[in-house]
Parts: sequence; C-alpha cells; structure tokens
Amino acid sequence: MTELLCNPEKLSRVRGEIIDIVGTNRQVQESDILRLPFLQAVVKETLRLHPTGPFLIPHNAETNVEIDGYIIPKNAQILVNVWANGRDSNTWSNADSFLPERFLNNQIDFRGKDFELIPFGAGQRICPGLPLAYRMLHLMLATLISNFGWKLEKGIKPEEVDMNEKFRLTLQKAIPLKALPTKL
Ligand code: HEM
Repeated sequence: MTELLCNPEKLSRVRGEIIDIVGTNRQVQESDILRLPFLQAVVKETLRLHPTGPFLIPHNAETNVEIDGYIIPKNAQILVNVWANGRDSNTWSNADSFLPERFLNNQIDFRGKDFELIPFGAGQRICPGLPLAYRMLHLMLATLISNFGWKLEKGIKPEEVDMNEKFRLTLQKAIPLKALPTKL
C-alpha cells in the first residue's frame, strides 16, 4: 500500500485493471487473480523490494558442504539475504525503483524456481503457507483498492513518505503507513 500510495499512477492502473476484469458489481474472488496480471506484478514487485523475511529463516549445515567453490562448514548458520538479492543491480534494472511492469513480460515467479526472487524460500523448506499467502495477498490488496480510494495523511507528499525499514526476523516499515480511505 505504501508503494502504491507513493506511485499513484500504479495504484490507478491496478484499480483500472480490476474494474475492467471484475467490474464494480461484485468483490474480487480467488478465481479472478489469474486474470489480473498487473495486480500480480504489484505483489511480486513488493516482495522483491520488501521481502517479509529479509534473511529467510536461519538454516544450519548438518555436514560440511561445498557449493560453487565455497565451503560451508558443518554447524554453520546460513542466512540468505533475499533483501539484497531483490536490490541487486546486476539482476534488476532500476533496482531501487517500484516498477511492477518489469514482471509483465517475463516468467519470473516466487515459487522457488527463480532464485533471483525467493521471498518464500526454495527447496524442501520452502514456505508451506505459500498457496494461502498467494491468495490472501492478492485478495486483500485487490479488496482494499477496489472498495476505497486512498490518500496519504494531510500535507504529506509521496516523495516525503519515510521508506526506512526495520530488520527483524520479519521486515517492518520503521514508521507505519497512515493512509486514509476515501469514497470512490
Ligand atoms: C507473505 C506471506 C509469507 C511469506 C513471505 C512467507 C515466507 C516464508 C519464508 C521465507 C520461510 C522460510 C523459508 C526458508 O528458510 O527456506 C517460511 C517458512 C515457513 N512458513 Fe511462511 N511465509 C508467508 C506466509 C505463511 C503462511 C500464511 C503460513 C501458514 C499458514 C506460513 C507457514 C510457514 C511455515 C510453517 C514455515 C517453516 C517451514 C519449514 O521450515 O519447513 N507462512 N515462510
């Protein structure tokens, strides 16, 4: 929501897509998600820039392992910095910018096959809640956008919103967003 409020043209584009595909007489349903590519792109772009678990969940090496010439010793604790992966300019153009459209013309997904985007992890310990989270993220966001207009607190301009983050096991916005719903 913060990224969309700071990029009002993207917010309008998601709302326009929902109105085109779903109309205004009913709520967005799970079965609509696949027909809302820009909404899906917004969720991917958000998880790229602001992964819920910035270092995934710590893992332990049970034995000495060699990966790509690096030795990971037995008992080492492994953190995967997906936050940094998401902002790596060798992988992403304009890495720090919120550009959901980058996902419209490629197949990159977050289900653990594309290692540049693994906010749910990958492999045998991939998040088992992914299918539920996938549905909930799209439905909640689409419901908020299609039922209300949104504006920032009085007097705050998009470029003035504090985007600093607090790094814990989960990533949090340092200063919570205050957004006001308006009648559409
Ligand atoms: C936006 C939503 C969510 C994100 C981004 C997320 C992300 C993650 C990540 C990064 C991991 C660690 C993967 C790894 O270390 O390789 C994880 C593990 C896990 N997640 Fe999620 N998760 C989300 C929602 C959920 C939900 C809704 C549930 C349950 C209903 C859930 C249940 C779990 C469990 C049980 C694990 C531990 C799996 C294991 O260690 O084998 N998660 N999740």
